[in-house]
Amino acid sequence: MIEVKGLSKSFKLTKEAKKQLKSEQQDPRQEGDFFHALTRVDFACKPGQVLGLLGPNGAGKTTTLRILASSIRPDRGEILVNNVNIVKNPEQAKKKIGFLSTNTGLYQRLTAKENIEYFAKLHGMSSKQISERAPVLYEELGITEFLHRRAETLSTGMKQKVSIARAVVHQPDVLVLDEPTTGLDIMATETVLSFIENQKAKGTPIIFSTHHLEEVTMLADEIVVINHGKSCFRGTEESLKQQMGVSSFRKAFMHLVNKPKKEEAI
Ligand SMILES: Nc1ncnc2c1ncn2[C@@H]1O[C@H](COP(=O)(O)OP(=O)(O)OP(=O)(O)O)[C@@H](O)[C@H]1O
Repeated sequence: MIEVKGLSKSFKLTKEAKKQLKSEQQDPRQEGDFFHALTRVDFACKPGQVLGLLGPNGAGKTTTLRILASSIRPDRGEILVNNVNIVKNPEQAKKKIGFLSTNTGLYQRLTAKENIEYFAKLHGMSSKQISERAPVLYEELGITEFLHRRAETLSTGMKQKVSIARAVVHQPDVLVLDEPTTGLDIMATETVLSFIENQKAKGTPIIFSTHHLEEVTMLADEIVVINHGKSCFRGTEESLKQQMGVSSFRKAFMHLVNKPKKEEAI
């Protein structure tokens, strides 16, 4: 179980960023030298639940997920994983959260196997634990046939599989996936989606962000919509449609974020 309560995060803007923001349409989240990327984000995800994080560009999804992965610290708020506040305990966070982002790097000169083993060791796993765990992942993700190839020679889809293995090798309590299918073809997307389904079946809470509403329909038990740095909806797709008084998920989402002209943006 993961509970996120009252997260907020502001970034200090560089001179260049301030100049750029001035030239763009004014974002009310900018205040002097600061940009209030998150002002209040709350949600929870139970064991075996898949939570889809949705929001327009710049809403605050990646910032939220980076905080969950303890890549950055929030200014305020709590994140409880099975009642342990991981904001106060970032070392625990790394153990408890498996994080996959579009920037999840692999060491290009290492093979797929070496990469996975390297990250397993960083998580403090023993050789025995790695030799038991890693082959299960190779099988589950279809990595076996390119295990000994260097990361630099792998296709985008193959790299994504290795990145997933890297993110879950230490069997984290919670999975956090930032746009896990972005840039992948249909086959690689299918691997990621069925991996999410498998993890769900094992009872892992999973939080993923996406711009694809159909992925949310397919996978998510509940949705959290973030808009302008706030979680503005939590519930099922059906309840969002009901609340917005429309029968289409896309329209309901667009009504909620109030940007009907930019339907194609999500
Ligand atoms: N280090 C930073 N300094 C200043 N502003 C930042 C920083 N990181 C993020 N932001 C701003 O915070 C806002 C939220 O960014 P974030 O990346 O979380 O959005 P997102 O919902 O993931 O968007 P997208 O769907 O486009 O990936 C954006 O306006 C972004 O420009």
